[in-house]
Amino acid sequence: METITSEEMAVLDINCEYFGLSRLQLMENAGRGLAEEIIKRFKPCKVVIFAGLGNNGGDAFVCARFLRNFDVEVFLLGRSKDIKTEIAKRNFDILKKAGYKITEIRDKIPEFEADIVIDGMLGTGVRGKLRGIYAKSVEVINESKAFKIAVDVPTGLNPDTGEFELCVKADLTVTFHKPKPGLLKAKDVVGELVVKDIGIPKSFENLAGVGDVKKVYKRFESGHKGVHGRIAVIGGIGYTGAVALTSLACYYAGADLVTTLVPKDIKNVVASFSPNLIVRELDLCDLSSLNELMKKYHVAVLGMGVERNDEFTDFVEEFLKLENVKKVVLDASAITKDIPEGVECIMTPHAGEFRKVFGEPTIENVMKVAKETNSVILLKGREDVITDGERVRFNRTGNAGMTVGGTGDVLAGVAGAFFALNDAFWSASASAFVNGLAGDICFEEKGYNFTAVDLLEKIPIAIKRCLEFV
Ligand SMILES: NC(=O)C1=CN([C@@H]2O[C@H](COP(=O)(O)OP(=O)(O)OC[C@H]3O[C@@H](n4cnc5c(N)ncnc54)[C@H](OP(=O)(O)O)[C@@H]3O)[C@@H](O)[C@H]2O)[C@@H](O)CC1
Ligand SMILES: Nc1ncnc2c1ncn2[C@@H]1O[C@H](COP(=O)(O)OP(=O)(O)O)[C@@H](O)[C@H]1O
Ligand SMILES: [K+]
Repeated sequence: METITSEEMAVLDINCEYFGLSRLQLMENAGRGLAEEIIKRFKPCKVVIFAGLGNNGGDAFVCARFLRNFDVEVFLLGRSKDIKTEIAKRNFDILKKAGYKITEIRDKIPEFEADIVIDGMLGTGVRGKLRGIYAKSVEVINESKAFKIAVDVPTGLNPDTGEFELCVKADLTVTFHKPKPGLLKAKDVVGELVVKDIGIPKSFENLAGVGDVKKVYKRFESGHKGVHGRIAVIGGIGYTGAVALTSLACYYAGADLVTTLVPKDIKNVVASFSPNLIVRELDLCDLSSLNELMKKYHVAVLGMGVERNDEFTDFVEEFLKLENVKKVVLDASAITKDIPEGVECIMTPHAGEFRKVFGEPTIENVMKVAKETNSVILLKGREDVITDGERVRFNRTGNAGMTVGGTGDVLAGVAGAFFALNDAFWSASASAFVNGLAGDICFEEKGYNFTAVDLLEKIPIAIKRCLEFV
């Protein structure tokens, strides 16, 4: 049975909202689906709902409305004013106005008789050990003779690993959209497992969205310089602008320090583009000092502004073998079949570059190559394809103005910055989304005729828009 982790579900949740399918609709569908399963199994009887303060509780509040002829009572684990989310609060208030019997529980759980207990306390939002009243409630529920139904996940179960200390021993677990992996590993506390569809279009699971960016973007309050990423950009053999675009894009996507390595003869030209640039001489033969340098860098981004030539191809092959090279973004002339074991790699070819090295850029072939090279491939185009050989994501941000030269250099820099603090797959997906969104912001202001420098300058705004989306 196909599963979805709680982290992937959280990304999907936000992306649904972004694509117009609100979380309120998802909650309504979840609660109704839960009620359907109860009505299928039981005649009207006494139901006690133990509700948490998050959306797991929210689902249970919706469910209460559909248990029309049942005698439903709600135990809220906390104060109603502490309910975490607007949609859960909204569904709570409806029950309040409708006159449902609701008891706010501080530390003592009232005696109760029930035929059914619904566990709407914690779902995929559970973190660590169960706090006070939650632990007590689990014990009381497990001691009761009622039929126990868990909403989405039995409270106390780690939805991804299936581990638990104290957990509701459910007779039935009604989960939503797809089971979380942990549910398949804990039969004795999950009981019968039913998966309810909540109306999420299948394609949404593979569509890059705001949720991807919120997942990868990190800012540490107490950060020392460099903690947000130290990137080495290597290229500029033949062209001077590309490496500058990539390097500045790293900064605009959150990196702290970027060093740009270019041949001696263009060092000053590149440095003159911006005071932000730290430009050093690239000596393709001096691999040992490059290895030293890479000790201090999270990611190396290679290949931009390089006319394909054998010397550089050989250099890339040797560079990838260096002991301190752990994460690389390979663009343009650096794209290669041979990625050594232990190097995490994002390759960012457009169709032409892919075809030259790997053959036809069909989805199947791109997945096959990603698998064979043990890398993530971000195949750029009107619709970007991101794959690690198993998973595939598509990115639809961007517009025809993006075909202007240099937009791929910007993308490589954004990918490098995200890669410093994340894995290759999500870094590639989020960077494709941000790059295209920045292009859409340019289009809003200028129409199609913007340049890669315009795109560069919109990267921070695109990221800000994503982070502000709730
Ligand atoms: N697409 C979807 O994803 C859909 C999801 N849906 C539903 O949303 C559920 C996820 O909701 P959620 O994110 O609000 O988290 P949830 O599990 O309700 O926890 C809430 C709060 O509990 C708290 N808390 C945490 N750990 C704790 C502990 N150990 N002991 C005590 N308290 C603890 C913690 O509070 P805090 O740490 O912030 O104080 C947290 O904020 C999901 O399971 C599904 O039912 C549906 O609507 C359908 C669509
Ligand atoms: N027609 C298009 N519509 C939308 N986005 C595009 C289009 N063409 C390219 N892009 C985007 O422009 C960026 C660079 O792609 P591309 O132009 O292929 O790279 P390069 O600049 O390296 O040639 C990528 O983010 C890609 O998604
Ligand atoms: K639950």
